[in-house]
Amino acid sequence: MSFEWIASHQSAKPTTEIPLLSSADIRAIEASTEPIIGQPGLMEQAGLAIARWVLAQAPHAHFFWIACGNGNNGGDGAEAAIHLHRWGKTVYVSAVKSPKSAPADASRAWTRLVAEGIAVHHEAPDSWDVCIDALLGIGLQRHPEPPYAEWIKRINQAAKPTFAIDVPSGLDADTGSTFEPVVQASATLSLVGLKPGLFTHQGRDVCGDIWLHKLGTESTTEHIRCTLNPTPKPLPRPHASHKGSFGDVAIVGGALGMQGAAVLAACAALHAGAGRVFLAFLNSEGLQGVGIPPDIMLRSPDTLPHQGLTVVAGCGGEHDIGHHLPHWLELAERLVIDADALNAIAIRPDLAQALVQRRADTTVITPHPLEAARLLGCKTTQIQANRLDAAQRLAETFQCTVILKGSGSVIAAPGRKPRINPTGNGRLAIGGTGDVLAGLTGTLLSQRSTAWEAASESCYIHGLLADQWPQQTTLTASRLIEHL
Ligand SMILES: NC(=O)C1=CN([C@@H]2O[C@H](COP(=O)(O)OP(=O)(O)OC[C@H]3O[C@@H](n4cnc5c(N)ncnc54)[C@H](O)[C@@H]3O)[C@@H](O)[C@H]2O)[C@H](O)CC1
Ligand SMILES: [K+]
Repeated sequence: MSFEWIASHQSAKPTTEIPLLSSADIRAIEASTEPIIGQPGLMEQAGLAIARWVLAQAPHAHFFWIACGNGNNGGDGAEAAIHLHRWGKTVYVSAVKSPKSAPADASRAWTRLVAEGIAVHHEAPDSWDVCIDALLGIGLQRHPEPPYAEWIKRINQAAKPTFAIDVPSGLDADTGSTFEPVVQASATLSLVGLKPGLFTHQGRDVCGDIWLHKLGTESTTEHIRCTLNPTPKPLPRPHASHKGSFGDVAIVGGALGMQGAAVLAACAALHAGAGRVFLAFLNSEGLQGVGIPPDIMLRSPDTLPHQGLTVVAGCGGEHDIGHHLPHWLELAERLVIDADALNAIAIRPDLAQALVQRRADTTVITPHPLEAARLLGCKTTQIQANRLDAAQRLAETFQCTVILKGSGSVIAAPGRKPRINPTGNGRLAIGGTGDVLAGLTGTLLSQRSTAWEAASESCYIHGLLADQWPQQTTLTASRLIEHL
């Protein structure tokens, strides 16, 4: 039996590409795991793993409230209760009364629990040291109903250490969307495999530290829904190199009053290590007060060189960027499309068509959920309801690499399994950080062999800077650049 620590509640730093499995994948693995006569089944193994894990997390706790649902998640809780009881802990087991009988594995667990002489209650206790949340797992289908909802509220109000089995109850394991109310866990022990919902959208805010126990199962490639974006390897900078070795990046953006966005992107490209950075304002009126480092070469959009150029289009581009996009969509060797450039593509089929026709793997688009919704002609809530699907749809529709920004940014490309980025935190929710990401992505795109690699590394590094940010200092976009 082995536990794997995956992520602190802030973020994970995986060195390898960790697989994430959908609920259907998990069920397929469970179904293909043959029970061995005389050996504990998966749920019995789960129960022992949970009891050991909770005890290791809260060694001095005595009174354990084990809140169990009607399905197999509840069965896991019942199995765990048996071990904690045998080890001398006080267990208070609450089970949801339901007209439906529990599934077979869970029924066996309940029979064993009763045979141990453990009482089964149908209400919450008055107080407890530690709660084990075994209410709802991957079978969650809707907003928790009574008494699930009441118990979840009690758990959250008590603010005691809470250990979620598989997923915090109320969290959709596949999408990271929550059905209210949702358990706010101190830590989550994911069973069999890690689920995407733990790492994107609202999932990152409710799981606490994330642990994995595979219960001796193995997933094969066909079971994998997506992966966690791994830690990138630094690009070597050989002695025998020159400024031409590290990419030419041009930022095309900065309409009237929005030049700061383009400057942020250009500075990010510079600090990320591009060999040469050009900045082409769409409007250079009123630039006083906008500090542009002398390392950056100013050009007009019409006088930029073409050959070998990576263009970052859109930062602060307003409507004006639309006039320049046909040119760069056709001629830029590599292209990052952000912000207003995405909005232009969303309303102009000619631009969308030009994007689709670009050579594969040379283009990264970096929409936030609202921009993604405009591109796909749907609502932001629909994007957020399934971020993995939305990112993949964008990649297939526009035939390019996608960074769908937000908590747990999703990186997608045609014909690939998406990645969820595990770094980054709420400090990045401030104006200008998107421009920094665009500039950074531009530099990496100019230096890496594929758009996929560039997008993955860029997301990781951008988030990591925020994770390493000093506690007492406010993160701003310009300060973020200084740390690149
Ligand atoms: N079977 C095994 O060998 C193992 C299972 N594991 C655990 O099992 C759960 C998944 O179990 P499942 O029974 O499919 O689903 P749930 O327990 O999550 O819940 C199903 C139950 O709840 C009802 N329901 C769904 N949503 C709601 C709601 N919002 N309000 C009220 N009731 C709801 C639904 O109708 C069902 O009756 C998995 O997560 C693991 O914890 C172990 O991994 C070990 C092996
Ligand atoms: K749970």
